[in-house]
Amino acid sequence: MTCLRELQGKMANDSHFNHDHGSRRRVWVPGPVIVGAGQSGLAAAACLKDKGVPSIVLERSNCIASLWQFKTYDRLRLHLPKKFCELPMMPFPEDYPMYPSKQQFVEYLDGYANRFGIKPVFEQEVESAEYDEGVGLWRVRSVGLKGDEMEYVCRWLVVATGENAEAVVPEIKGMENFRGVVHHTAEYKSGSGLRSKKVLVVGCGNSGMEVCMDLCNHNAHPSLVVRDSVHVLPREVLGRSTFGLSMWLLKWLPIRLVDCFLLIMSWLIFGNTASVGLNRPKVGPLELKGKTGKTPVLDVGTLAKIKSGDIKIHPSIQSVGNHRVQFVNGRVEQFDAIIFATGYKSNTPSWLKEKDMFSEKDGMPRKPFPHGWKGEHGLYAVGFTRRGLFGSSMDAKRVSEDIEKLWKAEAKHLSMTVGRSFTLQR
Ligand SMILES: Cc1cc2nc3c(=O)[nH]c(=O)nc-3n(C[C@H](O)[C@H](O)[C@H](O)COP(=O)(O)OP(=O)(O)OC[C@H]3O[C@@H](n4cnc5c(N)ncnc54)[C@H](O)[C@@H]3O)c2cc1C
Ligand SMILES: NC(=O)C1=CN([C@@H]2O[C@H](COP(=O)(O)OP(=O)(O)OC[C@H]3O[C@@H](n4cnc5c(N)ncnc54)[C@H](OP(=O)(O)O)[C@@H]3O)[C@@H](O)[C@H]2O)C=CC1
Ligand SMILES: O=C(O)C(=O)Cc1c[nH]c2ccccc12
Repeated sequence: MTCLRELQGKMANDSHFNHDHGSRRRVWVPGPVIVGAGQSGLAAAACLKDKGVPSIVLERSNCIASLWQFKTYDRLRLHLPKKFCELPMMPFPEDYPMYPSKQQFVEYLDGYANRFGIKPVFEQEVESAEYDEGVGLWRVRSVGLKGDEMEYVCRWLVVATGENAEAVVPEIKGMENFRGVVHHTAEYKSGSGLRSKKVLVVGCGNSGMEVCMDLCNHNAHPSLVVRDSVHVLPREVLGRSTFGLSMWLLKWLPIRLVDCFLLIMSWLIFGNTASVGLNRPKVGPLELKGKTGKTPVLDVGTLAKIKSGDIKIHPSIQSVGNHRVQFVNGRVEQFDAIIFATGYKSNTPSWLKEKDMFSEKDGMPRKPFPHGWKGEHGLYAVGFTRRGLFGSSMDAKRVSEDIEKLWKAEAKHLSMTVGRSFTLQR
């Protein structure tokens, strides 16, 4: 505490403190520094502001919600009903549909940032954040587009860079020889440029399934690589959203029973998905989501296209050549394009110099949900729960409540110290 106040005073008065040894500008931030202006960063900043705690949001891109604005395909909609995706303190507009489109979702987030007066510092990529034991503060270093370097010094650091910060592309034998188009779903917008082309989509999560559907709608010929097993669920059951119904049932029933219910419903609606090459995991969909974070596919029509043969299913890729792909079952086929729908990963290992709270292996908090939001020395995480937007909102509330207490205690301490010195001076 003494160190902090000494440093604050020194920084305010000493021009040396506004630069480090190089040309990096140094700024003292009285409240938390939040890294990332996706929905997690915005929710954290809004909750803090609501509690009277000012914060600063650093974002590498030039806008809020860059994942949704730049790295998603045109046909994307929220796949959970809007009430499960709202950020704290601001519901979606009533005239929005149950599953808002990407544009509507981005507009909602823009409105959210405006409503809470959140103005992130854009084009600031955080390249390192390290706790300085000596002064008891975090040093957050960023670099701007023009190479301008900054150091933000703060007591609290909120990591909100997300589970989807970097695209994952697997290494495949011979991939460098492929002469067709290659994309990750983060770059895919629509199938309009792939009309009548043979396209191999690798990965059968929600992205892979939806991209296949989109390709069908644009008269391309998609094939899908399913390397293991997958739970495909109908998006709606008995006229209600499957997710909403599951959450409701979970109030009374254990997860395994709810999973049984979901599997029976899926069987009644789809029949046996294994007969078209989509084997189900041994563990039920909600239990698997809770244990591993693997999201079940919420079907938006892809399964019917698989059944009709418009989308072919293949096992893992063995090797790739010129235009040719060999699968592990020995089959060989020609393709014009390959789209990797192989998911995303966190990027914290590349910039967060910390080993206790975040795993260096996958960049996720080590503690299981719901304990992963808080670390040591004022370090927090928002949006690493593998529970979508609902998880981000939960984290943002917890983190802001925790920081509010420390902020108020600090303010009280400061006012007492100032009060005492005022009395002494008189
Ligand atoms: C295609 C897709 C669809 C989804 N649909 C749903 C859904 O319907 N319902 C649901 O609940 N969940 C959904 N999810 C999951 C949910 O959207 C994500 O969990 C959500 O985007 C997470 O928000 P976030 O703010 O944590 O991360 P992001 O939205 O990824 O935001 C993180 C921000 O941090 C920035 N950043 C990263 N590294 C740095 C750095 N070093 N320095 C500065 N800034 C940095 C990024 O540019 C980004 O803007 C979806 C995810 C994807 C990929
Ligand atoms: N709102 C919406 O409609 C949408 C939501 N989303 C959400 O976005 C997040 C990311 O989804 P998504 O992009 O689908 O990523 P996921 O991580 O959910 O899925 C990746 C898929 O790729 C497979 N895979 C990984 N590596 C290989 C490989 N080498 N060979 C073959 N297959 C491979 C995985 O298989 P395995 O399981 O065996 O590891 C898995 O099926 C999820 O939370 C999802 O729910 C995504 C799209 C639409
Ligand atoms: O879209 C996602 O990735 C989500 O994590 C949302 C989500 C949280 N729990 C679920 C259970 C079933 C389907 C989606 C989700």
